[in-house]
Amino acid sequence: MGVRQVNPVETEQAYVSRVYARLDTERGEAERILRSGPGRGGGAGFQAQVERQVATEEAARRLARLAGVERALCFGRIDHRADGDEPGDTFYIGRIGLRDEHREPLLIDWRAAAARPFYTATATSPGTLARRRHLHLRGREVVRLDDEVFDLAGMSEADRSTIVGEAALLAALRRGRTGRMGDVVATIQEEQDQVIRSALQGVLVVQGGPGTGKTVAALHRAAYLLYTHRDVLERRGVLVVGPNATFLRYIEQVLPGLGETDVALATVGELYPGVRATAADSPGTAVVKGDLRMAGLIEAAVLDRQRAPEGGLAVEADGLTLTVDAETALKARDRARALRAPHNIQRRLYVHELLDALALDRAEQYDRMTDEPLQEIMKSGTPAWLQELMDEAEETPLLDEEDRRLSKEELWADPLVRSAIDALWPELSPQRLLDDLFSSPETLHRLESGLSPAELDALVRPAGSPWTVADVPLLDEAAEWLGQDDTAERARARTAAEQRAEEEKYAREVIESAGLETVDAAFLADRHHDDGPPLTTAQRAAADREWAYGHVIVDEAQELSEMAWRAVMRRIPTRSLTVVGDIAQTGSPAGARSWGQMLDRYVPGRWREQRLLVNYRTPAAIMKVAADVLAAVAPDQTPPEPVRDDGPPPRALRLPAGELPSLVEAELAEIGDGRLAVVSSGAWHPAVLAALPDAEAGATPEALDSPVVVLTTGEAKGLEFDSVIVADPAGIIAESPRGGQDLYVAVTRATRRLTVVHDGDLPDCLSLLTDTAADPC
Ligand SMILES: Nc1ncnc2c1ncn2[C@@H]1O[C@H](COP(=O)(O)OP(=O)(O)OP(=O)(O)O)[C@@H](O)[C@H]1O
Repeated sequence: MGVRQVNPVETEQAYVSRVYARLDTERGEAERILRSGPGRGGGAGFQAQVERQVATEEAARRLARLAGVERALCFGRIDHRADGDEPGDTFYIGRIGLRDEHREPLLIDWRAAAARPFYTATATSPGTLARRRHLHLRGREVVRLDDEVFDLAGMSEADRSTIVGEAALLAALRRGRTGRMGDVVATIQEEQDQVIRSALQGVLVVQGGPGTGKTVAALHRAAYLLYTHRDVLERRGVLVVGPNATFLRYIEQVLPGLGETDVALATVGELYPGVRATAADSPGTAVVKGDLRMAGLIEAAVLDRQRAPEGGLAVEADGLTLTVDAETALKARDRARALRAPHNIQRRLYVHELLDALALDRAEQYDRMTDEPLQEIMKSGTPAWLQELMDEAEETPLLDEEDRRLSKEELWADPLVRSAIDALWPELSPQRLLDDLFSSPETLHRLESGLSPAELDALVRPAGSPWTVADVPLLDEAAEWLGQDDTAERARARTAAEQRAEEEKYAREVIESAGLETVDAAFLADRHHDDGPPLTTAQRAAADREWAYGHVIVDEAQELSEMAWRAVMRRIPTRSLTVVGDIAQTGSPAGARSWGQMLDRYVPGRWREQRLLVNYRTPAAIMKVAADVLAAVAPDQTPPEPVRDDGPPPRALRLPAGELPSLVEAELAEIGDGRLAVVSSGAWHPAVLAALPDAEAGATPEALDSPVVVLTTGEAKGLEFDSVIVADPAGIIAESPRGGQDLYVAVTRATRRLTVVHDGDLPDCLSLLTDTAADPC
């Protein structure tokens, strides 16, 4: 009988099947617990009920986590070198950690320390690894294995020795684009691994050219941080700020695929609860609104709404003219302003002081009215009893505490009094403050702000105009100055907090006695109120302007204005931030020229920068063209090194926009199921849209699912497509507020094919492209 050859794919299949079987068992268990629900089964009494509640909540979280990890659940294996006679350990690496029925590790979570060598071992420094294996699955079936044997003697020193798992990586990169970003957990590269596992604390800037995996690395970092610091981050939440809604949709599946479902995603236009701004201002207006001097203008606008009437205040009430003299009103204003509190809170003091003065005036007027008949009586001699009464009255104040309170309440209920005081120091919402300000050129020009007349004119617009993205940081700034008069709300909250503290204490005792240390007592106490389905941390955070997140990731961060940074920084008082971007791609005229310009104000000299240098998106031939564009528009920046060397050479075609349909058709035939984008200048945009009526247009949610989409350069930022047609490069350069950066963004969106379409001369920086033919086919 011959020896049967062991087939490694079969061996791995057996293991992978075990892993999936375990996943099914865990899902089944979680579903069973959820189905039985907290209300039924088990013992009676509060303790039993709490225990069931905990188990249900745990099961719901576990199930959400297990739901997203089906695809490529197990993707790697590492074999450590034998140590003397001791065989080396073998670990299987996957999206989540799983243990078998005996609690032995079956699958190691990719974020665990034990998985790290899978990402860090290189041919030149393999550490203790003897082999790294990539497992390629189709569904639950193992279809291929890629091995890297770390046998230094037998391996040539490749140029890119720092790039691990090249075969697996290139296979991953060559896959057609689906319109959604996927995770790269099986092929994370060493430089990206350093970003992902960098410490939670402080500000980490990830600077890298297009396609270097900044976005994807930042999202894996979110998953890693949640895994490593789950206690803090699950409670405080993680926020990812992205450039637009389409981009957020493009990336939204990455974290669930890594088993993380509770991360808040928002654009700058959504940072202020209750407002969802998508409209853009003209570049000139956006620059002014993004300028730090806007903070001064908003402060001045708030102070301007705190008036002391120059000639004093006079109001008709109860048939009397009640007055407050100018000096008293001024003192009242200054006393209110001296309170270290926002406008709407200071207003309470101001209102009280003015009501006090009015109540006193009314009392004095009444007093005088009763005095006059007395004077008459006293003309003919004052009787002793009257003299006695008058002496007594002289010594007691006109209004005692209770009279005062009642009198003030009565006056405040009088609409004339209220509107007179409101006109001096109104209760203001941020929306009202800004709407009033921008619709009043007179106010804008009167206030002290340091902005030039032309800059102020750029802010003017009709009242009731829709909010723009650049308005949102201003609303946030205004909200800081204005605050909210939430006295009643706070009293309610105080009572609720006392009650909650009691419940938390009780829940803690139950948890201790039931030995359920992993459960958070606060979480449990929260769940104990039957207020409908519980909100996730991300939902609660998104609704609360003052929420302090545990970590914030800002993507395409070079686009944020100074004012936008102020709004972001308010959400992260601990300054635990990942800032992701590329200064060479800054398109917004209000955006960053350097990271220091934006960050030094908040963390002077305390931010650390990590650079990503390898481009995983764009093939080398296209990157050559992009490098020329970069040299022309930002000569001090270096383009990233491409790893891909596939695809046809990029080309230029002299074509009017009207002939785009045949080009698009030909390109679609080349890319099969892939995605195509036409990225055009603003000047060509209407003609391109007219020529391609079936294409999706703009940064809409549908854009990602459509085979053909027409975008401006701003909308294309952060996205990628199998084939990209850049229409009117000269126009893109001319319109680019920073002088051409937008063309660099446009030509680096392609993963396979790039065609530049023009009808005049090609810009010099595209001289590598020769006009191939006038006929696109
Ligand atoms: N380690 C990796 N394995 C497989 N694919 C990768 C890896 N790193 C990056 N990619 C792929 O490269 C492409 C570019 O990544 P990503 O969008 O994160 O780059 P970026 O630096 O944010 O680019 P840009 O500045 O243009 O927005 C994506 O398709 C991503 O999935």
